[in-house]
Amino acid sequence: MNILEAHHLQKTYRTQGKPIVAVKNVSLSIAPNQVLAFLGPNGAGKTTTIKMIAGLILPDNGSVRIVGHDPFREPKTLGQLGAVLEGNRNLYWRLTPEENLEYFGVLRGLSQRVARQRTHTLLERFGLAEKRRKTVQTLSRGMQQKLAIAVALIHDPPLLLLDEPTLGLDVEATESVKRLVREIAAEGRAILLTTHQLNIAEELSDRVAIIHQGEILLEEPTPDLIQQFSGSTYLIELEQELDSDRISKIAALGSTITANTIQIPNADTLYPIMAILNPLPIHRIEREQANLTDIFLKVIQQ
Ligand SMILES: Nc1ncnc2c1ncn2[C@@H]1O[C@H](COP(=O)(O)OP(=O)(O)OP(=O)(O)O)[C@@H](O)[C@H]1O
Repeated sequence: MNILEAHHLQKTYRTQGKPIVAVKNVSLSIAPNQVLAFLGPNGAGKTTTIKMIAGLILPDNGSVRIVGHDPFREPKTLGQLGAVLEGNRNLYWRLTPEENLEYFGVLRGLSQRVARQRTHTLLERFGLAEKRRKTVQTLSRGMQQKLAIAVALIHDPPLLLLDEPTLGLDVEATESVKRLVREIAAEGRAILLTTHQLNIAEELSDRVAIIHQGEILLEEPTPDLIQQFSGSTYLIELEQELDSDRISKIAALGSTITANTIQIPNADTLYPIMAILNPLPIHRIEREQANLTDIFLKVIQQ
């Protein structure tokens, strides 16, 4: 069963009597162990969609089910989700990590004892144990972000909503948050991730959904999407430069040769070219791979 099922969500804002259609028709689903990267340009409707899923905005139309329950009819359903939205504003900056975790644990319905146990486990796991008694405002941005995620997990929810979890973090903190996201998903949770850092989306996601002007343009498994947009061009890099005989034979097959690199636009000629190269040592051979940034731009501009 999917942990999240959102169907045909719609939302129109009204400012000074003028309607602004933020979300026209959005359906999303996420299974256990899955990270869905929810991507779109500024103003595409991501935050509005996430807020509807998080029960913060009532949709005009459509439905949300979290582990089969409707958060708008059964408010207890919201206990099934954790969210880090709009940076790390889910923290009390003058309290310590320990106090934040225990406080939110009790607020989420845990007993004092269980809240304390979970706090201890999460502090250890997120590498925050040493800083547990420092106020949040004195922690690095990376640590604050990790704490924000820990707080969202205090009640062990199956669904986690993460809005820009690596924004403004340095390389090390980014790696650490990425590792945590993978681990959290591997525990059987569903994660909805928004980010404008498409390389991170590509690394972390199992599926990608692209929203533009309030509508989902595509939703597919990330490897399928990359495969689909990847060309059939191969690149061979040799250990040494080619002799003139081989150059003319390979050029006759339609490939381009520069120094020790051969670009093969027609995949059918790959093996004939390999036969010509034999037995020269090959440094590397690769198929041209699309990346999520190229794909995103193509899809948005279509
Ligand atoms: N409270 C609001 N009142 C009126 N219009 C709003 C409100 N919130 C968002 N909008 C408008 O709805 C549209 C979708 O906004 P939304 O914040 O959902 O997009 P987004 O994809 O999250 O963008 P970003 O990547 O910039 O955060 C935009 O045109 C935005 O200006």
